[in-house]
Amino acid sequence: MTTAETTTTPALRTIDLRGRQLSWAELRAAVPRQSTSSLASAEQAVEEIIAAVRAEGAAALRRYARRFDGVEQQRLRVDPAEIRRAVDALDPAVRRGLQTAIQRTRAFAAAQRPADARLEVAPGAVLVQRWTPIRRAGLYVPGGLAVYPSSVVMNVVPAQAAGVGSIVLCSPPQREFDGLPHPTILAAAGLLGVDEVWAVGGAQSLAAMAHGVVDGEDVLEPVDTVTGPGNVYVATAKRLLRSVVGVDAEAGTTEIAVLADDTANPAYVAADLISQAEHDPAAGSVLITHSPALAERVAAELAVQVPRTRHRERVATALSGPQSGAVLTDDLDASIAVADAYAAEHLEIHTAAPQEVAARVRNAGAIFVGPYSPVPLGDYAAGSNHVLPTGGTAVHAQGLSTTSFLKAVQVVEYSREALAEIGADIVALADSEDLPAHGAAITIRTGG
Ligand SMILES: NC(=O)c1ccc[n+]([C@@H]2O[C@H](COP(=O)([O-])OP(=O)(O)OC[C@H]3O[C@@H](n4cnc5c(N)ncnc54)[C@H](O)[C@@H]3O)[C@@H](O)[C@H]2O)c1
Ligand SMILES: N[C@H](CO)Cc1c[nH]c[nH+]1
Ligand SMILES: [Zn+2]
Repeated sequence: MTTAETTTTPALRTIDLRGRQLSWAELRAAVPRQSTSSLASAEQAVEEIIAAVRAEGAAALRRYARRFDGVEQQRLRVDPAEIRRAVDALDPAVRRGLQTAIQRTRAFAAAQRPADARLEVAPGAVLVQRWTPIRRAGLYVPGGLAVYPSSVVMNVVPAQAAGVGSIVLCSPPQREFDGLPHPTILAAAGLLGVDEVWAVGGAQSLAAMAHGVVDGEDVLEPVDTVTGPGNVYVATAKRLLRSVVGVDAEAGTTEIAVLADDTANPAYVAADLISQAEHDPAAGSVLITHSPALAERVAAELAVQVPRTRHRERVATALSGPQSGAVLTDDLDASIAVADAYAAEHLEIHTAAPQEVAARVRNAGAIFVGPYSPVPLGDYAAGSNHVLPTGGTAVHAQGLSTTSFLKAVQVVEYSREALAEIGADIVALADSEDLPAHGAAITIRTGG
């Protein structure tokens, strides 16, 4: 066997849960995950980066661009003329693809806008929940191992659908493009009418957007929320900046879980596992099945398909890491329980009656139902959003949507009569908390 064959022969390790009755906590611990030591070392690095950006501002951004992106930067903010140039130079097929993605994502984003709620809870007692857009949003678009114009669409479209008035976009400077973000990223921003783009990447860009930065005449005003996907450094920065700025979800290193039975097409399953593994050597690809025969057929397909794929070394690393594996279960119910515990960023369902299975799943960033809904469809142009929670956070978090850029304000208006009608109840509750001044603020209006 040659070295090349060794490095690209994938080995999905088997996690055999058959015959084991595991509690929820045990299941959460048994599913494949990123190693905790790699997450801890990223956290340490990101803490230092955030502190440096706060202390040194633009000088720290330039230093990190030199260190991580190999770029010596002049201006950090992209001249709007560069954005217009990128739109003009856009390849027609890519332009068409972006326009399709924008159109479908925009249609679904508009459908996601929630209605205000109004209730007269008693005569003269009016409650309103009013949705308002966030003032200014900072959007991250990755550009390291790969570049992500599609993430421009996924960030900007829901922000615009929510009515966000001020948008700034950050993406890593690219050495081969004179320290600008990738031209297709600039073009996607231009197609969407975004003109504030900064060539800043990684954790440092999140810190810059959260705290603000002055670079000569250019000022990056602080934002009220940051959103967007990225690698472990980006996701860690979002977690650490949560007390300073709003964040969507930890949309970190990509994961896919495929829940399959013996009706699944193993070639499709293998292709989909590989498709997400090509993002990052730390990406997670997980097969969940109660069919050992299917697991074997998928392994055989991986052995054929991985050596043929362009990023085979990255893929093979991802597939053989602790974050990937084939989980064997006793039956379909157990597979669904594993999928819920894993809480995948993307969950594909390849079973008989996949809609019924999908309806029973509680935890996933997005669910892809049946053999003709592979994850790459959602990555680009299904109309759904590809910025999705990772690392098991889908038990409480959700993908980016229009509501990520909205917040609800509750508005209360009672008449004098409505206040008097409920006054004694409030005074009793205030007294029970030994906060009599609260009660007094009622009785000064209503007497009694
Ligand atoms: N969950 C989601 O919604 C989603 C969507 C798309 C992509 N992704 C993920 O986004 C990631 C994109 O990663 P990428 O690397 O291509 O681009 P990226 O823009 O996320 O990361 C590149 C940046 O990482 C920083 N960096 C690199 N090495 C570093 C180090 N040692 N210490 C500190 N910072 C460092 C640099 O600033 C660099 O500019 C992938 O992991 C992919 O799986 C996730
Ligand atoms: N699969 C990624 C989300 O984890 C999104 C993406 C963009 N481009 C290709 N894929
Ligand atoms: Zn993808």
